[in-house]
Amino acid sequence: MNKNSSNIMALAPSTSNRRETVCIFGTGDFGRALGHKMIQSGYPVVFGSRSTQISSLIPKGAEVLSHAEAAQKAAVIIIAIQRQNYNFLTPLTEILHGKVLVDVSNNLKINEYPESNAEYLAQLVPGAKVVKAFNTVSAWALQSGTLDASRQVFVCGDDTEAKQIVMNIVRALGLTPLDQGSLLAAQEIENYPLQLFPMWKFPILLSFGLAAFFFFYCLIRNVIYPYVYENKDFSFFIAISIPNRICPILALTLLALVYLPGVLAAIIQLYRGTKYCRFPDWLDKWMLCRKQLGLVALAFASLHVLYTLVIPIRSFVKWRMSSQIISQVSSLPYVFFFS
Ligand SMILES: NC(=O)C1=CN([C@@H]2O[C@H](COP(=O)(O)OP(=O)(O)OC[C@H]3O[C@@H](n4cnc5c(N)ncnc54)[C@H](OP(=O)(O)O)[C@@H]3O)[C@@H](O)[C@H]2O)C=CC1
Ligand SMILES: [Fe+3]
Repeated sequence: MNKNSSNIMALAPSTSNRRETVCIFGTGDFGRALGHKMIQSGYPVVFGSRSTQISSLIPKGAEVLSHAEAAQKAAVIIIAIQRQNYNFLTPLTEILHGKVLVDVSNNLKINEYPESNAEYLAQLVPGAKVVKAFNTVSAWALQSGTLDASRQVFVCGDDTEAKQIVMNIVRALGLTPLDQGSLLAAQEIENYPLQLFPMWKFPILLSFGLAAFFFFYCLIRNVIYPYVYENKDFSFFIAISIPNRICPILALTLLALVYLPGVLAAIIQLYRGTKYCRFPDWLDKWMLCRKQLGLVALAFASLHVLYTLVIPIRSFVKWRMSSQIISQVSSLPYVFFFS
């Protein structure tokens, strides 16, 4: 082989780096966003859709075929369709035999169905290798590229090889796959996106409740009581002094609630004589929202700092006003006082 021909060989695209075609069923928001990201990462993409017309929304370079035609072109098929529409897959069972089906779906409620969507898909298409993935990544984040907070992709499935194929795709898209085990883990993975907000629900409700309690306590003690019994008006306390008094109380109370479940858990473990036993549900939930409780405590502490900085400014303004009045009065001629 001469030198020139070896140079040409070096420039030719390496076939080992060529990515396999990926099929995506569904040209909705998520299907398109994922397709776009896959094309960017070098995957040939073919969409399986009820309508084979190419619209301007379809990522450039992707093909749109019928479900059956598209499925034949790829070994990996991503089902970007809601669970309630999975029925259309039943007539495709034969074509989907041996294929890797990726379930990306989410539900609207925690434990909405008795079995996870991925397990339902596996029952519907028995010959396929179902893998759960991508459900915690949003279409918006994929499209806008703001994946920093959600790079982790939870993956689970019963077929190890199929799971590896999907995890390689996840890595190729610049995301981090987290192997969660068999398809049994799918239910939990499907609940993750719905659990993000409820984790905040308890800490926020608790801090509102505590804030209301301490506020009314201080209001009665420092404003209403002096007004009723001594006829003194301290209503100006309501804007700054009372909130500034309750902020550190709330911050410290919430901080105590961050550490308390750890102590209770240790006591329970000592009492049971083992640490390999499940904690009661209430303690489990309490422990899971410790981070959120801590963050709310930090917010109250920061508010206290802010109020504490405001108070000297208020005192300074008062002092300046009174010293101005005093200097004006003292500059008046004595005659004025005696007249
Ligand atoms: N949107 C998001 O951010 C995320 C979505 N997901 C999941 O991805 C899946 C798709 O979501 P999304 O793209 O937002 O939903 P869309 O409603 O935007 O798209 C769903 C697609 O499903 C197809 N479809 C609808 N009805 C039927 C039917 N009867 N038979 C066959 N195909 C049908 C359609 O594709 P066509 O017209 O091409 O046939 C439609 O575009 C859902 O399961 C969702 O839980 C997961 C993570 C994030
Ligand atoms: Fe303080």
